[in-house]
Amino acid sequence: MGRVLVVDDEPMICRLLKREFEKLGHNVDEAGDLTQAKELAAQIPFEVIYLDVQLPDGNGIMEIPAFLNSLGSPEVIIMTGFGDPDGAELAVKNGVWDYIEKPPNLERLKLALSRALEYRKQKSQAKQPVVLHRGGIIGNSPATRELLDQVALAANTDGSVLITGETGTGKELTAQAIHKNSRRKDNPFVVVDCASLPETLSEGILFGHEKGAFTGADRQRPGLVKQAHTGTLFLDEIGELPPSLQKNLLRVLEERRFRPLGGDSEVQSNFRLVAATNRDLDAMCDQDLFRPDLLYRLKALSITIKPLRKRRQDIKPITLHHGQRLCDQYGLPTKGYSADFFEAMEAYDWPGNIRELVNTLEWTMARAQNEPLLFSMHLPVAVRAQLARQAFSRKKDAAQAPVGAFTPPSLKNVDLDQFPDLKQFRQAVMDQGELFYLNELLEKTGSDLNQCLRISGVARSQFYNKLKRHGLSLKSN
Ligand SMILES: Nc1ncnc2c1ncn2[C@@H]1O[C@H](COP(=O)(O)OP(=O)(O)OP(=O)(O)O)[C@@H](O)[C@H]1O
Repeated sequence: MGRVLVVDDEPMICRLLKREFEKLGHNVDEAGDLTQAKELAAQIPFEVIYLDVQLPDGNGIMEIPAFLNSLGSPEVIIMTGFGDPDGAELAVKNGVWDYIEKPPNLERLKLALSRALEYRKQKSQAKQPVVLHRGGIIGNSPATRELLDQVALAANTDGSVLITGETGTGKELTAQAIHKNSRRKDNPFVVVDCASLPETLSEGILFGHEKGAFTGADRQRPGLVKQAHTGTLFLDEIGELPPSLQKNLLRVLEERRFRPLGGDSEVQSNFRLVAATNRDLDAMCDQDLFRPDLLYRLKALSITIKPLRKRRQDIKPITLHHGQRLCDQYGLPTKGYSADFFEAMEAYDWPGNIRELVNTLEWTMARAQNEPLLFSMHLPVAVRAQLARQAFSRKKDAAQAPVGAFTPPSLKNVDLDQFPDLKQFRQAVMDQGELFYLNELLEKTGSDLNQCLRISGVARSQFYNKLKRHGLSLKSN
């Protein structure tokens, strides 16, 4: 028995599918538009969602990622009245389970449902029954839970894995987690940073060399591929691997054997390959920069890690985890965090992802030194400036905000032992109030300096100092 949602603005279709699916013993809910559907999907763990494309409040295809990430991580089946191959391709690329044209053939719909449910059953059975060691992967967003499922799947097999994702999203951490959960966990995990392999020496570094194989080869070295024997070879930044090495690597992957430089015979290495990149290898293949046959070999299993801005609910737990780690490392007492600190952290886009977050936190801790509570004012100017810019562009679209919209930092969730003294708190409120005031003033005067000075009553140099402190600047008109 499955939990199904039918999203269609034609009540007749909803009723028909509900009746037919309920006859098969499933639990069925209906929604007439996207808003209602999203509300339901946030509360009920659906297993399958039938989604119409043209809905009164938007296009269903655009919302596929939101539904896939909803509570039950459901399979999505698209139904549309318009024969649209591009739409079908887009839907499939977005991860839908199936794509059905309207008017729907009832048998086809039922078949798609039973297959989707069967697939889910197998997927859940394939999950590791043992507890997965997260290996430092923090977060519980749907995207992170999905990532952990994929780590478990990869750890259960021995095929090559390709991990893609923007810089700092945790590709190496994920590779380590796969290794630590695999049957090779007690054997070596060998990291090769392909971007920093010196071109002339790279073959020797990877495949080893005999003594005297080239000038400076004063002794025999086994090479990193051999060192990974019985363990995992992690090729980071694989998109940077020079073409000659791509060819050699392909052969090694096919035969698990290679000849070290200057060697007479081939050596074997039974390694498991995990590779990572932030580049689009398919596009690189199109431009003849990467070998398609190697790419094909690499991605027996492919894992894509979402950027942090697409899984903002992970920001708080990751901050707490690394915050505590940094306090321990520097011998600082545990820090508290004001609500406005987390608001700022969660609003920022983190282009450098978790690595940037960790570095920012380290900088912030250093700045706050012995202050027990972190406020957004402690964050680096670059982060606050970006937030101010975001606030500007948001305000452009929004109606004029009344002055009363300014809310001071909240102490609601701060425990008594972390409570700031009045001086600290007053300072944080004043800093925030000043930032709010300056933002509004710049916006309303269109960055007219004379007007700003006249209205604020602040001297020119002092005004510039304040802008600098808050990471603001006069917009050139
Ligand atoms: N989910 C997570 N939870 C906690 N810390 C994380 C998480 N993901 C990444 N990190 C931390 O972020 C930093 C960067 O992670 P990592 O080096 O694995 O990223 P990467 O994607 O391999 O980066 P690059 O593309 O630059 O090589 C590390 O300090 C890592 O511990």
